Amino acid sequence: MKIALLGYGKMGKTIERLALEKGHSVVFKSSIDSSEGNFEDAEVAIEFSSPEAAVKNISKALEARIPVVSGTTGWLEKYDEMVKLCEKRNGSFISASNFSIGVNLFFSINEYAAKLMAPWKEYNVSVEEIHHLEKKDAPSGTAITIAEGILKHSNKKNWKLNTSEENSLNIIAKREEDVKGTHLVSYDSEIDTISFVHEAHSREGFAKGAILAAEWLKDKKGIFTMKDVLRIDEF
Ligand SMILES: NC(=O)C1=CN([C@@H]2O[C@H](COP(=O)(O)OP(=O)(O)OC[C@H]3O[C@@H](n4cnc5c(N)ncnc54)[C@H](OP(=O)(O)O)[C@@H]3O)[C@@H](O)[C@H]2O)C=CC1
Ligand SMILES: O=C(O)C1=N[C@H](C(=O)O)C[C@H](O)C1
Repeated sequence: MKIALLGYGKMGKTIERLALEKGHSVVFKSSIDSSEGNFEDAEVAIEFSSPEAAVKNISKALEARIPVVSGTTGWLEKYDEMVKLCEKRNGSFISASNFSIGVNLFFSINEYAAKLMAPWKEYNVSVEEIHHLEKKDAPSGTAITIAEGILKHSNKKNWKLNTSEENSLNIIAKREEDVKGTHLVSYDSEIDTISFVHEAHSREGFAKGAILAAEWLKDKKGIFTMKDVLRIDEF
């Protein structure tokens, strides 16, 4: 598979290493001010850049009719715009807040737990995420997906960052040196706490999942999610 890497930072470089090990080739890569290779040669684009660059990068791939896998977080207010463009160009598009298999299983565990806990009003649910100091967005895209999963089954109205409002689901975002990505869901009562956590040990899980998504998407048309790739049923 011939890959274009749109964004060649921590994730772009990890994806390149693992993709080459799998026998794929990288025909194009771009950063803020530089690019190398020939974009038109790519069979699929994998986009991990920044909230400011994501829409431009995804549009560039869709306009060129190159299937695009996007992992960038913090730009999702423009998601519907990208879906429309994908439909207009009869293209192929997957965006996910987290491509790791473990986190996608965690999303389902989280929804199951939310449904189970819904009648037990003595428990207050909260979400905590911890990431490295360079992360630009807060809360993390993964924490937002987790919160949306909880809100499907809860009587809380919305999620908010660092809130004590009873009607809002509190997301706590912490930044610490070199943390790859930790997400914790807690149900607290006066009597006890139930919590479950996903901790990424490296960026390899995100990168492997993005390559898997690219292999899966390459010859398909439409807009998909990681649940389609991993064949995980919706709750
Ligand atoms: N969905 C998932 O599974 C995961 C998502 N992410 C998300 O992916 C994104 C990238 O993460 P990461 O690789 O760690 O970040 P880095 O900061 O290490 O890399 C970002 C890359 O994007 C480039 N870039 C930044 N701004 C622009 C711009 N305006 N135009 C063109 N290129 C730009 C940077 O260029 P330069 O090198 O010149 O600075 C760099 O190459 C983040 O949004 C993060 O939250 C991260 C891990 C997993
Ligand atoms: O910026 C990161 O590093 C990560 N970002 C994603 C997010 O915002 O959820 C996924 C992962 O947690 C790493």
